[in-house]
Amino acid sequence: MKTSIATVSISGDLKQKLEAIASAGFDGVEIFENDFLAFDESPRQVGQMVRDHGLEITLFQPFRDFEGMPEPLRTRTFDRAERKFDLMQEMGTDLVLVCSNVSSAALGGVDRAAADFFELGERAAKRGLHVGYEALAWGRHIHDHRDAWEIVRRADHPNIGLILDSFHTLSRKIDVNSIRSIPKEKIFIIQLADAPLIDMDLLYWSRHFRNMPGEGDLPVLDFMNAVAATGYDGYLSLEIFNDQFRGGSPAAIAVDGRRSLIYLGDQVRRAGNSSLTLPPMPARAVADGIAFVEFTVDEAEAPILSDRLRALGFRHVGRHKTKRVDVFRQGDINLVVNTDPDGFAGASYALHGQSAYAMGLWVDDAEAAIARAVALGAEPFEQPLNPGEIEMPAVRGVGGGILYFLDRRSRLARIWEIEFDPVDDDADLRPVGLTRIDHVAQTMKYEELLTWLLFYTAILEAHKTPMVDIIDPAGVVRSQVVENASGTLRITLNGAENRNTLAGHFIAETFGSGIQHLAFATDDIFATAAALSANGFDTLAISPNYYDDLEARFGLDPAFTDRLKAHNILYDRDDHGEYFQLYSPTYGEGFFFEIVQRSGYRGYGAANAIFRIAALRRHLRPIGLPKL
Ligand SMILES: O=C(O)c1ccc(O)c(O)c1
Ligand SMILES: [Mg+2]
Repeated sequence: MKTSIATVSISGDLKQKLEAIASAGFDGVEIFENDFLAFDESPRQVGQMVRDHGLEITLFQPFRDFEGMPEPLRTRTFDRAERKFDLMQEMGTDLVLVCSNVSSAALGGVDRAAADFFELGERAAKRGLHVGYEALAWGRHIHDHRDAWEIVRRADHPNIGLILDSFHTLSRKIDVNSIRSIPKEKIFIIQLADAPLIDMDLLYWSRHFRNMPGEGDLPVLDFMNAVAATGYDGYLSLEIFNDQFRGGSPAAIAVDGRRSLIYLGDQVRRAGNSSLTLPPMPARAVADGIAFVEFTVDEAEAPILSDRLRALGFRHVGRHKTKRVDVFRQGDINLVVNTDPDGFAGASYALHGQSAYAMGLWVDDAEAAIARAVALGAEPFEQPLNPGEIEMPAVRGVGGGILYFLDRRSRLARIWEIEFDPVDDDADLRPVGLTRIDHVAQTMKYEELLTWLLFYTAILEAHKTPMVDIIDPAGVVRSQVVENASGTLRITLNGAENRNTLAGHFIAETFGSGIQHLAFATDDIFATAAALSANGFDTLAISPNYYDDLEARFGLDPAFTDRLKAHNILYDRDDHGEYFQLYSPTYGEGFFFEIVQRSGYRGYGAANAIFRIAALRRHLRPIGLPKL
């Protein structure tokens, strides 16, 4: 499987784009005409620059408003084509993309268009060039790949072929099975893009909101399976018009792009289409819960954090044999407190201050999980081991933090016994009924949200939920969840658009993205609330006005509402069940804990977010946050 990406997909000048594309591992690049026109070097020099990066020019594009023109426009259009052929030969590419005509001057007619393409084919053949025809979803006469194919078929010229672009086909909901019967040698290249489902004008949607396969909501895999059924084994080329990507980091966008193609290729292969050749990699890892979350903290702050964990009912149960690392436990939850000034934890502390900088995931096979992650371009993480320590496979995750993989089939299952000495200094501490981690919430800049959605869903057997807008008094935070079918994996990703929101403040003041809150599950939130109160743990105070509205909204029994109110418990309900939420205040720059009880409920209490965010904000240091 050969991968390519259009220069329009990423930010920077042509040189920066090529560097990013080459270092992400692409084989080829589509030269978008505007990127060339805005660049000062000659076609020959540009071609050399591409080849010096070890890349091939997969095509030059777009050539617009070609077919079906009346004279004298027709002659001018052919002259224009000859000029572009000159340029292509100097640059060193043999394929040009002609997109369907959008001009009001264009005349319709399949045979007229076919005749134009035949003539263009004759001219291209003289120079050893090829022309691929693409139906734009908003083309004047041709806006369906089936019609474009009919024109190519009737042109019946070896130098004229079809270009399929998943966006144009899928945005119009055209049946992808119509692709299966197209002869593969007539498909000159495949362009791929996904997009979020938004009801808007096709052209505007295409030019501003495309994203990488797997990042949006279009059935790109169905499209690719149909393409693969033809036996097509040429380039898969990304063509992503996206406002955010245009302003993003060229390197990061290129890495995401390549990851999206490898993941897509892997899915196509697993669907039984063997025409795509790509290196083997294990299947997506089956996650089975969060094994631990690790905090980095300095010696002075450690007792404060430890006391807070004890008030939440966590017992100190282990001390690392060789490092200044302690483990606190309740139910299946393991919280690790690392005060070691050396190593990555110490470096992380120096950069971000106290933070939950690492987490461990239970998976079916940790070695396979890391192999897959690395095959998908994740950055492996290793640090020197002390004698007796187990090597735990890991990659760099959100905000440069660490994502460890553990499984129950290897020695990793006994990590606590092998690396830790048991301690029993909290024998009389009362647990509060926390059983497991319900979800881990990671906060990042909005621009990074798609990166991490793709990262998790490509590596782990999980899906993403639709985007929800969380209203903060100071702006919007967009939230999407990565979760598995069994509910043992739930990671909420929150993308902050500005630094005035609670999420934005957290990123700005801790110098980066990371885990902002941990939600623990309980089977009885009222009992947990009572136990917390007995432990002297202060929960986040919720406005009394919230409860009046809640009672009216759900028709709740006033006695029940009073119980919720007495314990600052938030409530929600969906078609599947009920949800209860309880919060800690924020600590430091906005980290907090949540406790939830869910009975079948599938969401995360989005309806309550505005109220608890308003309450959480009151606990922040005022610095950096505008007074509202
Ligand atoms: O938006 C456009 O005009 C445009 C141009 C060329 C393409 O390949 C495409 O998919 C869209
Ligand atoms: Mg296209």
